[in-house]
Amino acid sequence: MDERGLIRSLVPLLGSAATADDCAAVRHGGEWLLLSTDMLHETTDFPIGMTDVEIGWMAAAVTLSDIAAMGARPLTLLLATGLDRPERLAGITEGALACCRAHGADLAGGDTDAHTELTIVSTGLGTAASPVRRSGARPGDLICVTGYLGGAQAALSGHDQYWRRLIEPVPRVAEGLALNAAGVTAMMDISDGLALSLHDMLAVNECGFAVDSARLPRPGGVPEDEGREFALYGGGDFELLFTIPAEHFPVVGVDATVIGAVVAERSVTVDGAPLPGRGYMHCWGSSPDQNPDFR
Ligand SMILES: Nc1ncnc2c1ncn2[C@@H]1O[C@H](COP(=O)(O)OP(=O)(O)OP(=O)(O)O)[C@@H](O)[C@H]1O
Ligand SMILES: Cc1ncc(C[n+]2csc(CCOP(=O)(O)O)c2C)c(N)n1
Ligand SMILES: [Mg+2]
Ligand SMILES: [Mg+2]
Ligand SMILES: [Mg+2]
Repeated sequence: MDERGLIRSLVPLLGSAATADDCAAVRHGGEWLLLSTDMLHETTDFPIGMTDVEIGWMAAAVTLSDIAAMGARPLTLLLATGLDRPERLAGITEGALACCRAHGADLAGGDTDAHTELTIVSTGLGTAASPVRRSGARPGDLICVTGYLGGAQAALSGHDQYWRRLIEPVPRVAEGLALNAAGVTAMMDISDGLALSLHDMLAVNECGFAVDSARLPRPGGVPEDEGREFALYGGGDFELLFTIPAEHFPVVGVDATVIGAVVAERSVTVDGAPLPGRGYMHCWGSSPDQNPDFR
């Protein structure tokens, strides 16, 4: 059983809206509140060698990234920390606060307890007059990504020049706001890799996604085939994936690349062939082969 299948099994209980987007969207007065929560663990999310300050930054960044993905402005964050050692809390909080401040948010509270494996849950709140959903893509729209893809996976695969890219993800908050204002039709952040993200988009749209691999912005200095794999299937980049009518692209102030087109046929393809929904995913199984998280 993998994470996506398990989340899908909640739909009969919660309804499809609960799992359709990067954040929960709640109408409040004349605007929308956007809420996201993310759990990170030492063994699966914090590569060996990260400092506590970097761990705190990453925990805040992954949640601010989900708020950015809705085209929303982050307001505040709560940080709940299960600590294997109490002396780690100061550094973690310092890193999370730096990330919040860099993106216009407060760190307003949290929770602290003891746990065998360092575990951090960050919960964020943002606002938007009109949030951007993962649904809303229309045939003919361009498919675009901000920045470049595959850098975090390149670092995990030994390309040390990408280490900072892996451990210090930058939530694309300003870009998300600008893209919302520019009229993007659908958006999400790419936390688990482009291929999985496109399949997440497919699940909530009535159309399909055709990607041209030659157009993928890849990590420089990595052999071409490897870079293509990292860009398609590597997680941890936290760039934005969005669809936009051609007449609205490019968007001033947003570094983004066109990687393909929204098509009528409900499938995800790369260079005309089906793109597998493979990427960074938590699984449950009894052997290391079945389960990448197995230790
Ligand atoms: N246990 C759960 N109960 C209710 N909704 C859930 C649960 N787990 C996930 N979801 C919802 O399912 C959707 C997809 O979750 P997912 O974790 O894949 O998104 P994400 O936070 O954007 O990705 P990432 O975890 O890589 O940051 C979100 O809307 C999330 O709120
Ligand atoms: C060992 C290792 N592999 C990958 C990454 C990059 N990374 C950080 S958070 C995340 C996905 C979102 O997390 P989740 O789906 O658990 O909420 C990914 C892919 C990392 N930091 N360490
Ligand atoms: Mg997300
Ligand atoms: Mg998330
Ligand atoms: Mg998640």
